[in-house]
Amino acid sequence: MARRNGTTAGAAVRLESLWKVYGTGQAEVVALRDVTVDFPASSFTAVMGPSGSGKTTLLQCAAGLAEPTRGSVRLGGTDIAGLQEKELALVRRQRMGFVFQSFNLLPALTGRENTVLPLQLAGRGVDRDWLELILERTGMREHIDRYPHELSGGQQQRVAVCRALLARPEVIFADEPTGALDSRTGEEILALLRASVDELDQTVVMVTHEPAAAACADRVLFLRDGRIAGTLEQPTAASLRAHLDALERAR
Ligand SMILES: Nc1ncnc2c1ncn2[C@@H]1O[C@H](COP(=O)(O)OP(=O)(O)OP(=O)(O)O)[C@@H](O)[C@H]1O
Repeated sequence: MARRNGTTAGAAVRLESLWKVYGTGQAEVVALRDVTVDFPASSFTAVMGPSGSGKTTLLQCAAGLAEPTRGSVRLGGTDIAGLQEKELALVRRQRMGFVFQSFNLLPALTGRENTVLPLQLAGRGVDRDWLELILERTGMREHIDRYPHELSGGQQQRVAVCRALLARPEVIFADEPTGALDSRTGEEILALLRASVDELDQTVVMVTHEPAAAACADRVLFLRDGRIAGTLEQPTAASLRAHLDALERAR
């Protein structure tokens, strides 16, 4: 339901009046300027914008990996901007999932061990049926007991997706998840993220440079100079290109 300040009820994550300033004096960089946005539950949002526009900073603040200078970050009913590092670590393990460009798997652990690690660290049991379903959906059942160096890049990223899904997190944050993959493998990972929203009710927020990747989302958020410069609902590759061209012309 739309509310007067532009936020909505039922958001998985809500950023309100968010500022992030790096450094001080001459070295000061304002990376986010008064950003207010909702990421609705069970939806897929892509974040786009030129290099340096604040995409990664927005994701990191939303994920509690960077501390906002001002403003609030709500995950469900929790304002995570006010939490201590120990509490934040628990929130990240239990309530968020992450998929990064560089896969971020521990090389000494098998795919399965990597997948269950966040839950083990949080002292939570693993739902074996859910794990089997995830392995089935991601096509990783036969490969999950191998070590990362025995897996292709696409398979390693599938392990990262399994790990992100296992805790049934309130949101998955993905930063250029296809950046290190060839285009066909990248499409497969995007299809998995899309299916996690459509079939498993997952919420996904993904930073990407690639219009083809952003076209998989329900909504694209455009950042410029740390501000939201527009949104596009139900994007297609063509409408995205037109929007990006218009933003470029407005510079
Ligand atoms: N730790 C930091 N210290 C100082 N400045 C930083 C830091 N991290 C980011 N910045 C600056 O903040 C601004 C936003 O950076 P950010 O990485 O969020 O942009 P981005 O849109 O993700 O860029 P890219 O697409 O190139 O990854 C940039 O000007 C960047 O140089």
